[in-house]
Amino acid sequence: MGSRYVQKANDLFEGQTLLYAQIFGYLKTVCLKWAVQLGIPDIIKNHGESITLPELLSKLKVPPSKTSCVPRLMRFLAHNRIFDIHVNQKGHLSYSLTPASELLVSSSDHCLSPVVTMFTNQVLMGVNHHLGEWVCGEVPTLFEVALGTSFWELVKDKPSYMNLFNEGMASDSKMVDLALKNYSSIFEGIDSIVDVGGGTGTTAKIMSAKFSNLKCIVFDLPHVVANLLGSDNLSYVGGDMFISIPKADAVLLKWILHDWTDEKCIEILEKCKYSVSSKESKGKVIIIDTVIIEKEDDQYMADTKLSMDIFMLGLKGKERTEKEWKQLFIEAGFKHYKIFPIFGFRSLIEVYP
Ligand SMILES: C[S@@+](CC[C@H](N)C(=O)[O-])C[C@H]1O[C@@H](n2cnc3c(N)ncnc32)[C@H](O)[C@@H]1O
Ligand SMILES: O=c1cc(-c2ccc(O)c(O)c2)oc2c(O)c(O)ccc12
Repeated sequence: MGSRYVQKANDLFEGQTLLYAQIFGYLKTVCLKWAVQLGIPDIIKNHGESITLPELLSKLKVPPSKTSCVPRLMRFLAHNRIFDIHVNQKGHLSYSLTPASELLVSSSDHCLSPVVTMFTNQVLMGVNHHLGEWVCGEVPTLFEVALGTSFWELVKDKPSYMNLFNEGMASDSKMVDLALKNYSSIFEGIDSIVDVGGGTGTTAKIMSAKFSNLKCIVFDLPHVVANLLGSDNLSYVGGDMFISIPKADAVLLKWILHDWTDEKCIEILEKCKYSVSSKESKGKVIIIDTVIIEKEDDQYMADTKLSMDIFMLGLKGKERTEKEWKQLFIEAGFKHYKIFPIFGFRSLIEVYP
């Protein structure tokens, strides 16, 4: 009886700790934002391998009354694998970059700081406080409940949000080159490709530079591609993917379908199928998006994918399992598909008519 009581109490205290970890989960987000705002990744990179606490403090514009925050911030971020922390024999601290913070160095070829800035924007983050109110009401999207406008209208009407979003997306797309280097076979037999929802053209620039014989078209909403200049094998076309998509041998959809409901995705995929139809069975749609694999994803991978799934509720979008993807492809009239898990938490899916 006594030991059962102790066990129950221990379980409840364990539950309490878990709840507090969840309650304070957002501090991982804001401390990451804080480190980027302070420019800590750049300071460490410019300094060399690792930086001592006094050296870091000498570079930061933190008044003496607040310098004690810095080792606490660094301890928390090191705990979360954003930095490495070293203690020498005298007990002095120094810090170095991890693969995650290498991606926050502004001179890096794959700097993701604009992604951090975009997703940690105070107004955009605040939208998620309205989930409870949204789900019980009739207003279709969380964005409309929170801000009185849809996500796409907000981006269209407010240049500061458009820049924040396009820069975030562009920096995310730079990592495409890491995967394309090893998978050029994807482009064999393809003379032209249209990047639907291709934003300001970061992915298309990578493809057009790597394959000089490949004609690349960036297709996005008119206000996104207005005033952008192409090159020999790269052009910009403005339009609406729900109306018509330029013809090409292949269509690329990177981070597009997770923005939309199943019904809207089927409409987009049908338009894509028509776009690649002149190439008959050789035409294909290349999707770069998340595939949830419940049995295989480890805790970390599942955390990222399932968090994005909740996040996409803001637009009525979603992340999908393989079964859900397959259903979309069948309903849009495609016959085969092949998944290549080559983009970290996202995969490349080839879909054939
Ligand atoms: C999440 S972003 C992805 C951008 C880019 N593919 C990438 O991965 O970096 C979605 C893109 O879809 C575009 N978009 C939204 N609605 C669209 C429509 N109806 N027709 C064409 N593009 C659209 C947006 O302007 C935006 O650039
Ligand atoms: O800043 C945001 C950006 C996005 C967003 C839109 C399209 C994408 O393809 C994507 O990957 C992310 O969605 C949000 C959201 O859903 C929220 O609830 C709150 C903020 C945002």
